[in-house]
Amino acid sequence: MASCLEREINAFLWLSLIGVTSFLLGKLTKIFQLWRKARLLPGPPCPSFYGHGRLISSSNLTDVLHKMHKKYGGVVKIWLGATQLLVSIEEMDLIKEVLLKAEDKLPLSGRAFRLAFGKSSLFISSFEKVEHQRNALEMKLGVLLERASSIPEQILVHVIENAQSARPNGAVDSETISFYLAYTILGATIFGDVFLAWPKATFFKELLVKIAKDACFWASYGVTPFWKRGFWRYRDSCAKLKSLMQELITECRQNCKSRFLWEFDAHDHTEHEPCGEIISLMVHGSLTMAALISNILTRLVTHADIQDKIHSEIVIARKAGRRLDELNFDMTPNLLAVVYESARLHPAGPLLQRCSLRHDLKLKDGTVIPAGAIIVVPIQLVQTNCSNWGSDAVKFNPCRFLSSTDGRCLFDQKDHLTEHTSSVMKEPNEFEAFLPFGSGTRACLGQELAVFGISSLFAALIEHYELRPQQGSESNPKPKMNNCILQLLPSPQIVFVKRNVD
Ligand code: HEM
Repeated sequence: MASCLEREINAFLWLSLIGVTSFLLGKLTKIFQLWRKARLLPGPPCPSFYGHGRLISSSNLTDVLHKMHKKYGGVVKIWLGATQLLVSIEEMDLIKEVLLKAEDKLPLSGRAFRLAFGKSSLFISSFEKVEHQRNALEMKLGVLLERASSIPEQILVHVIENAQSARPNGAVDSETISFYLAYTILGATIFGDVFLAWPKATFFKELLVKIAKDACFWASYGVTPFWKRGFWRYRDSCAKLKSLMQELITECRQNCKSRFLWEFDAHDHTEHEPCGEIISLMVHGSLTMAALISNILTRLVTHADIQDKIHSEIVIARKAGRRLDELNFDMTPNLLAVVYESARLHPAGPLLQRCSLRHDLKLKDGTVIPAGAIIVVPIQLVQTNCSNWGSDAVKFNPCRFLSSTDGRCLFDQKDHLTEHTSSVMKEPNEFEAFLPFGSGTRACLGQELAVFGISSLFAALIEHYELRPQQGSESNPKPKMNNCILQLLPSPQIVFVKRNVD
């Protein structure tokens, strides 16, 4: 009897040993295959077991990639660690192909992210997981387009006036006001008037910003750090944020105002939580829109001539009997051109990140990118590259997005607009190297919403205010990374001078 038991235990141990060994051998084979395939890609050799990971930070990654592409060409590999390969693609011919074929995002499936954004976040999952979600969301966002361009202008004026009255010299910090404006536009677009009257909107905003920052920090732990007190506080904040979001959703549904939220139920898959999904949309949308609004504000305060041009467009549109909330923007091509040019020069993030989790990616020029490699497109480089945009690629020139029927744009030596005639807007997505909203299978679903919302915001702002830099504030700011978003620094102080509007 005893020997029978012993034999069973032995058999079990042998089977376990064989199982674990074959699992480890499988892993090792994958690593060898990755190394073998990566050898064929151009790029510097791995300096140590830790790769280049220790030499590169998010703030200098674009510079490093710039140097490497210059040395090795349009496709470059960098080892971030012994098993983590990054492949950067700068060659225009290959970028579109990669963005179509590399459908996955590097999954960040840690508990820290799930706490804040639900089980399957759109932004960090494989294509297989989010395909259904993306299709449903595309329809739902389409419903919101009209509302994005009709946020009551009194609200925006109210936000500006509140911010100005809180500052003794009346100047407002561009970064702070941009986030407030982006958050207000997005919230009002998704939740309607209920959001504008919601007494907890400010508290919700502060919690959202805090969690957006903390989620990245706690997710950087390989093992969920249950032993840290800060992690438990973060967990409580996530629960608070979700309960506030639930409260807002319920209130909106009771008021029957938000078709968007009803549509959420109608098309939903049972697997993910609408609450987490809306929170992740609010975080992504508010941060990216705020970065673009801040860039535009900075450009406008330093280009009073362009501001005047847009103001006259708006006055003409008004005189033609077009109300601002009905503007189709065909009468304000200069405004749209400023929005797109600002997005080109300083995209919200310096890189597009993709990945092909299951299969190697075979490109038409014969390049093979191994499955699991982190693929990046350095859009900040691509969007300021002279071979894509001409010799003035690094200059702010909104006219590149305009085609003037009988005239031209002329700038004087100080970059001020001296002459301009009637123009029409070119289709920005026809510029191959214009990628601030990505492209292909995982392209941004909020591009139209963001552009409509931001354009109507600036139409209302410029109609009511002249934007001036505060004396002594930095007029030529440099880009920097903040919360994974590329921003201009230092953020200029802006004075909003009220215009006489009839
Ligand atoms: C100026 C504002 C915005 C910018 C610059 C921006 C930029 C981006 C970028 C670069 C991507 C990744 C694209 C890729 O990998 O090809 C993305 C993805 C996405 N964005 Fe935006 N975005 C903005 C606003 C919004 C807004 C307002 C929403 C919705 C409310 C939104 C929803 C999404 C969604 C759903 C995805 C795709 C997720 C996926 O499939 O991985 N975005 N956005």
